This record gives sequence, C-alpha cells and structure tokens, in this order.
Amino acid sequence: MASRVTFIGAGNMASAIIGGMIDDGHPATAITATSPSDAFLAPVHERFGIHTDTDNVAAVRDADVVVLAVKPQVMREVCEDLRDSLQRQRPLVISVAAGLSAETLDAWLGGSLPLIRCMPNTPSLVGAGAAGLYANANVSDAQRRLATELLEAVGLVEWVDDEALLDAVTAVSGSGPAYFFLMFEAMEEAGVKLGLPAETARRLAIQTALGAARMAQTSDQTPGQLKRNVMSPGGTTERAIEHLEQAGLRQAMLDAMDACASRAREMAEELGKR
Ligand SMILES: NC(=O)C1=CN([C@@H]2O[C@H](COP(=O)(O)OP(=O)(O)OC[C@H]3O[C@@H](n4cnc5c(N)ncnc54)[C@H](OP(=O)(O)O)[C@@H]3O)[C@@H](O)[C@H]2O)C=CC1
Ligand SMILES: O=C(O)[C@@H]1CCC=N1
Repeated sequence: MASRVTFIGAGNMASAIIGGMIDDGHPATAITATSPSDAFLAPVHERFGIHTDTDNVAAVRDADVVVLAVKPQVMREVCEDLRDSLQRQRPLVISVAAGLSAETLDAWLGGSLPLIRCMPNTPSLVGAGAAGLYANANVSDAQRRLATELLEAVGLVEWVDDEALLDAVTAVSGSGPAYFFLMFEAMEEAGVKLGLPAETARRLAIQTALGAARMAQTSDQTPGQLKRNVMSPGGTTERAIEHLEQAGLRQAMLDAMDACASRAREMAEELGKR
C-alpha cells in the first residue's frame, strides 16, 4: 500500500513535489495538503485530486510521512501546533525549509522524532528535481529508504552526512533553477534585440538549455570540454565566452552562491533563536 503523505503547506514547493509524485503513480488519495485558506486549497484539490484540509492537526492523523513545506518564518508556530500529535504518532517528518536545522526543528516538535531535512527544487513538478537529504539519528534505515523512494519519484536524490552541506545544496540546486530562469530572461531579451520575435527567442533558449543539460548528463566529457567543443577558434562562441568571462560571470556565480549559502546560515541563526 502507498505511504500516506501529508504536506503542511500547499505552495510552490509542496505543489511541485505533489505534482511529480502523482505523475510517477503515487495515488492522489494517499496525499493530503494543508493551508490556512480554503480559497487557496480549492484549486490545489482541483488540480491534483488530493485531499486538502485547513486543519494541520487533523491532516497529520494517520500520516506515515509529514512534509513540512511552509516558509521558515512560520515553521515554529506550525511545529508547536503539531507537536502533541506528532509525538503520539511518530511519523517520519521531512522538512523542506531552507536554513532551519534538524536540531531546532526537533526541539520545536518536542524532541526525538525521526526527522529528515530535504532541500528539493521546483523542477520536481516535471520529474526533474534535484534534492539533498540529511537524516537525524532517529531515522531508521527503512525510513531513509522511504524518503529516498518518495523523492526519487520526482528526481535526483543525494544524501549528505554533514548537515552543514545542505546550505551548499541550497546554493547549487535548491535556488539553482532561478539562476537558469534568469539566463532564459537575458537570452530572450538579447534575442529580441537582435531581431527575433520574443516567443521564438524564448523557445530557442529553453531548448538549448535542455539540450546542453542532456548532453552534460549523458556525455563522458566534462562541461569544460563540451564548452570548448562549441568554440571554434576565432569563431562566434569564442567571442561570446570571452565577453562573459571578462564581464565576470564566473565570479558573479561564485559570489551569488556564496551569498545564498550565507543567507541560509543567517536564517538558521535568526529563526533558531526565536
Ligand atoms: N520555492 C522553492 O523553490 C523552494 C522552497 N523551499 C522551501 O519550501 C518551503 C515553502 O516554500 P514555498 O513553497 O516557496 O512557499 P509558498 O509561500 O509558495 O508556500 C507556503 C505555503 O504554506 C502555507 N502556510 C502558511 N502558514 C501555514 C500554516 N500555519 N499551516 C499550513 N500551511 C501554511 C501558505 O499559505 P498562505 O499563502 O495562505 O499563507 C502557502 O501555501 C520554504 O520553507 C522554503 O525554504 C525549498 C526548496 C525550494
Ligand atoms: O529562496 C528560498 O529561500 C527558497 C529556498 C531554496 C529555494 N527557494
């Protein structure tokens, strides 16, 4: 029988995982999602056919897995409300929140619960997610396998043994889709400036990213070599890449991802102390 999974929060990240799970064959009837607003839940129910509820405590009853998918800023209140129920039932708890440590979450939930921190990303919606996972000491091997199975249904799963590395995962893949979407925006804008219709430029840019990602995933050559393969000496790509390097794109990526990981640490400090 499929595991019963309750998502606390039905926003962008929860919807992405739910959509991916359902596409992968997880029965919608075994999934529940909550939000404070009925008006918000109606379209979620309509879209996925899952159970929805405005009552978090009622929604976790009978759950095998509870996924905490609210913003970090409301997580404490949510955990404290669920504390008694979760202590009674002891389901596997998976938090997808950036920053908040397993220790802080476990303390808010009353202690000693099996808890996994997961840093997923929104391409989970199309089965192309990438998630980093860290388990606390109360998680059994069977629960690790269950979390792997649930998340592998929506993409790649990488376990880390050192919780601090989840901030690096956040910088690479959690926030990563936004870097590529920014690149699509810029490529579309440039294509339009060069005379292409916006829709054409957008389609070409997106298909190019898809092709580059598939090649990088399947080739035994490094991304650096694949890049050089496109750069004919004295040709057009060489000129473009020289320009990007001189404009500091590489350093900008290093700085941006460092800032991303620092923000996750900062959030842990700010929210953990409350
Ligand atoms: N978006 C992303 O790409 C990623 C997000 N994450 C993490 O996922 C978590 C959620 O982010 P995201 O989905 O983007 O945020 P959203 O704002 O899209 O979703 C949060 C949801 O939680 C609901 N909510 C608020 N309070 C409660 C409550 N007391 N009980 C139940 N539900 C509640 C909100 O409802 P309402 O709007 O009515 O307040 C909203 O539907 C964050 O912790 C974030 O760090 C992790 C990886 C990637
Ligand atoms: O921006 C954020 O804080 C969340 C976490 C990773 C992606 N979105």
